[in-house]
Amino acid sequence: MTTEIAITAEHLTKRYDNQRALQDFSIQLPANRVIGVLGANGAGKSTLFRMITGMVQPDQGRIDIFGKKPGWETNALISYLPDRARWYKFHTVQQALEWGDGLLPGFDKKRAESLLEFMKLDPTMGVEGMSRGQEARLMLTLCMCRDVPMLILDEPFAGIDLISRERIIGALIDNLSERQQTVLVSTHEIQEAESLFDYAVFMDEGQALLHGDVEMLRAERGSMESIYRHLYQ
Ligand SMILES: Nc1ncnc2c1ncn2[C@@H]1O[C@H](COP(=O)(O)OP(=O)(O)OP(=O)(O)O)[C@@H](O)[C@H]1O
Repeated sequence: MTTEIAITAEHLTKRYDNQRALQDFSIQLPANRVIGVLGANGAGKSTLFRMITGMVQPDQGRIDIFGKKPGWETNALISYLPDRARWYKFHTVQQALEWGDGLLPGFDKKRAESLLEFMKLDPTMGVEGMSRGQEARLMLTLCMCRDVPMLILDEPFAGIDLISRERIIGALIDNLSERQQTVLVSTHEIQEAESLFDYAVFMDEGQALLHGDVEMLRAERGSMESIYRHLYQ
């Protein structure tokens, strides 16, 4: 059986002044898997996601998304939850949802509305008054409702309380099992999110230290959390 490849990165390098973000980063990531992208602060996870969405250009190397260079064509296939939220300040939650419906490819409004309910978000609330956790819930709603081949979630659970996080991760698992999607998730909540991943990439200083099938990694080295501790301590 051949594995379909979602992302091919070859020798990607990106520096900001003297700061290394990615350093000769090479990897092939399989399609239709839930891929945990893990690593300490500054490891290069967000930079990789920004490169996949064409927001950042590599200094060297190349990257392909489903065999194409990042651009408007590949971006139409990607639902991206960035590490920082950006809203129209005057929008309510409902207006943010209408905005997504009008603009974002694959937006499923019915699904968005039921997710909004699940996330316990009041549609009449102004986005500017949202707490960090509420903001994270709205971003997840707008991303998860889209029927597109790739989901990129950059620290989607940051700011969400423990009990809600567990509930949301459970819903994500159910949601994803119904669809054929390639999902990349970066998170520092490794223990809680562990059940979500079936593939993992451990990044350090702009490189992939280790990557592979979670089942195989578990059999060889133990839980994702213990691998993480072992790699970074
Ligand atoms: N726009 C930028 N300008 C300057 N330096 C940047 C910029 N973006 C990223 N960097 C630097 O590149 C490195 C990688 O950052 P990146 O945000 O990709 O890491 P990360 O793994 O997502 O970290 P975190 O877990 O803290 O979100 C860091 O040292 C960071 O300071």
